[in-house]
Amino acid sequence: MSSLESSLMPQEEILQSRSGVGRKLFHYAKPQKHLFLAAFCLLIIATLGNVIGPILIQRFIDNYLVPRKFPIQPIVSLTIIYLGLQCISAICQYNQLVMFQRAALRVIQQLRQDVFSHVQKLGLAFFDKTPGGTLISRITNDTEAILDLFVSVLSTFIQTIVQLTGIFIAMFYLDAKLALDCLFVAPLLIFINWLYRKISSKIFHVTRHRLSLLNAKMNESLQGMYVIQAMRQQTRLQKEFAYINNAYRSSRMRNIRVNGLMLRPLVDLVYFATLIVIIWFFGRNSLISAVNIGVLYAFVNYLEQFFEPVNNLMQRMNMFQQAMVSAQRVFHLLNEQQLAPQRESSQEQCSAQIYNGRVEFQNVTFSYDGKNPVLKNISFVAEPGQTVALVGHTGSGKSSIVSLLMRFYSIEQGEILIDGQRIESFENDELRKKIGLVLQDPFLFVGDVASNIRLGRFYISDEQVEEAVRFVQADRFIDKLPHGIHEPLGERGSTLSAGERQLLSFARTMAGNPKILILDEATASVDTETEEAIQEALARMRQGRTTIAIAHRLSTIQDADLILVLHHGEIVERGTHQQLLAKQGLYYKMYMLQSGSVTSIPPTPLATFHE
Ligand SMILES: Nc1ncnc2c1ncn2[C@@H]1O[C@H](COP(=O)(O)OP(=O)(O)OP(=O)(O)O)[C@@H](O)[C@H]1O
Repeated sequence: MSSLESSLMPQEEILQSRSGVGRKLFHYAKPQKHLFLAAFCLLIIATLGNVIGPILIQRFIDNYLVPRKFPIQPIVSLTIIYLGLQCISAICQYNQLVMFQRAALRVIQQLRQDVFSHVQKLGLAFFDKTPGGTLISRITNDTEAILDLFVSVLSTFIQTIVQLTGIFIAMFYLDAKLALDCLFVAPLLIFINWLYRKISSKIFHVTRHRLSLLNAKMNESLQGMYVIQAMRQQTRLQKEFAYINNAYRSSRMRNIRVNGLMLRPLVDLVYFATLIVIIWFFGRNSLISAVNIGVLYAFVNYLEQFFEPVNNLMQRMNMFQQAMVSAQRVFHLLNEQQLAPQRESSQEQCSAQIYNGRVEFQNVTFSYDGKNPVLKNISFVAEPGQTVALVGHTGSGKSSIVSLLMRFYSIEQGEILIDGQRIESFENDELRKKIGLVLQDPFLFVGDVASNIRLGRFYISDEQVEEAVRFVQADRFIDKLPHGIHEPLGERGSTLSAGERQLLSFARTMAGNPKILILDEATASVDTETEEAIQEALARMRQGRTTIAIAHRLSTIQDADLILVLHHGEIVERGTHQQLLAKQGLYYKMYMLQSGSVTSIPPTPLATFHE
């Protein structure tokens, strides 16, 4: 549990990133300024209606009720004004609410879109260390919390300010001295507010972070359901989930305690203190002269009206704090600079183009963490149309070479050249268009067969899709599907077999007609029945294309023009299949092991463990 335990606290840098949050939120709200302004105006009218109401009643009590005079005309006018005011107030109240919601939803829509787009631009190095679930949490829960800021908090702030100003003016109008005495509440309320924000901020951060962890755990368990069930991991995951869930509950409880203690009770205390001041004031005055009942009514009414928005405001402080914390988290993500490598701006105006597909690595050294190199001094050339195979034990660096050629990561030392030009001079679009990658476990999207082959490249017609399907001989199974290339596929292509998914991904690659082909363990996950079709398809795909192939099964790459044998990130042997066999080195040993010519395998730590 220790790693889980240490993950329960948010990153220090997010806690520190408070500055500029308000400015950034304002920047997002700016395009909706007309809507916000209209909503504010309506809110002010609605609030003024509420403020003026008690003065009208005070007039009625002191001018007509207490002296027991009931002239019809002025009383009817007063009643009509009062009712009209309440009606206008209600209409404005409704419309300001709708307008605030509309403006806030637009702001959040834009923010969410920007976060999503920014996440798409981030490099794989970022995703290597950020769980997907925590990102989902920022895009959904956190942006939703910011929505509250615009809808509830902002409108309450404005409403409170207008209402309090109106109430104070009205109180001064009724009795300036008493109004001044009541002003002592202001510093008290400001102090309570400051104290609350100070205490609650850290707690909110922890709570939101734990909610992210909860989402991340949920996401992980859904993604890995196959392995979880196969390896009977349910109990372990349940325990881990329960642990985070419990931590989340306890920090929510802490929130509730802080809110419960600091919001309502403290403000109520100030309310009662002010009530005592008013009663004492009127009590003392009643000894000296006759008291105006209407003024007393209006003061007590205003006091209630005063503390209602203050209480509302304090309740909203809770939302405000949550929203600010969420905004900090969202903007921190928007500020994330680990972008996917881009074409260098110092290069010529036009992006370089790939025409022939000649690939050259010159003394490339690379590490993921900036400290421990996983590739050292890698140099090789793949001439146009040639096949270069990468072999080696697991973790020797084969996939890392492919990742560098796809420019998922930037290199630190050495050069990668394509058609003689540095890889940094190509737009990513050009690289991804001309380099076809076939992955070990192809990812299929929800949609039909054709959309999974086309992958948003709308210039590829149905005929071209079918051509690609035939080219890799995937028509053998696609023709049997009830709707052919328009057959819907389940999530991740769960309705197809591994071999069928692989053939489909071949077709996807061939539809783009790439110059360079990267086969990452392309034949590792298929059954023997499909193996032949796959090998045939691969042979056809490789024709006329530069191919970089990773293979564990050496039988599949015997015809490669060049085989590179990797060991701990270095090329330790190179040559053709025959040349490498003749060397009787690492490749020879691997080949002998795989072909079954060597029967005694030296004990591995795993084998020893099981003995
Ligand atoms: N995203 C990553 N972040 C940090 N280290 C990584 C990452 N990917 C791979 N590594 C490390 O780099 C080294 C080379 O890994 P790589 O995946 O290139 O090996 P490989 O030869 O392709 O292995 P396999 O045959 O098992 O796929 C390994 O030590 C691995 O732990």
